[in-house]
Amino acid sequence: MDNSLGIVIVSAGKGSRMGTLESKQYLLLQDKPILIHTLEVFNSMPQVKEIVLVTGQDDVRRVQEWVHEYKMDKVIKVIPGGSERQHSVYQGLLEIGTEWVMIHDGVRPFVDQADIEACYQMALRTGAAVLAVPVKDTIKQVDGSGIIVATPDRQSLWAIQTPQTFRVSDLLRSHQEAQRSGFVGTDDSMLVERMGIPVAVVKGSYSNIKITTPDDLEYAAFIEIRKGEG
Ligand SMILES: Nc1ccn([C@@H]2O[C@H](COP(=O)(O)OP(=O)(O)OP(=O)(O)O)[C@@H](O)[C@H]2O)c(=O)n1
Ligand SMILES: C[C@](O)(CO)[C@H](O)COP(=O)(O)O
Repeated sequence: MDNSLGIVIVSAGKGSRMGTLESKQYLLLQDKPILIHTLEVFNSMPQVKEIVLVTGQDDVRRVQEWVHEYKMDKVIKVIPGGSERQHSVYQGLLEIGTEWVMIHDGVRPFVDQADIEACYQMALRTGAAVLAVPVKDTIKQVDGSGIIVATPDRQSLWAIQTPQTFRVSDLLRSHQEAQRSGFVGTDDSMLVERMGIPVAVVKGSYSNIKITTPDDLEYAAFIEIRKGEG
């Protein structure tokens, strides 16, 4: 049985919600770009065979230089992404040579290796798995005029994270079908779910944040300092 695992790290976003001149994935966290913190987590895992890194068109060269500087020896390619996250994932997927793939956001540097392993093992058992955490707040559905229209049962609500793990063949098929029908989703699981493939949820960690807005940067700096102390 071929259980080989490849990783696609998507890092081609513009970070409009962060609003910084420099794209958020390249901002320094302590001494290193956020993207390098993320890469280090996967590069040091023996289960990981290869990593494809998807960046902005104009960033390929400098990211390649960082890959050498920080000795990220599992990175087999640095390639340009597309206009939507989904397009960037697809470009990366085309370069993957393993049976299984994990898609991960370049801006989730605090993902835990034990959680990654749990997500991988669950996918091997069930066919597809994503990391997630149960929501802590009460979630309301609100209409266009700001009026609450529904309160879904919190027991069944999870905040979905990355990595998300799939058979490469399943994810490729799902992306190609989404392209054919003009569907754009905010994560890869959506594309696989609409093919009727069951996707299992694995409880991850609340600290696996996606650095999205300026307040996330403050929290990220805090987590990094705490890691250094611990
Ligand atoms: N065209 C895109 C858009 C996003 N991403 C990546 O997908 C991840 C999650 O996206 P998000 O946090 O939304 O990043 P941005 O698109 O950069 O942010 P924003 O939506 O605020 O512009 C990030 O690592 C981002 O770099 C990507 O590779 N290609
Ligand atoms: C894939 C993801 O990180 C799961 O939470 C998220 O959906 C990305 O969404 P965004 O709209 O690109 O922030």
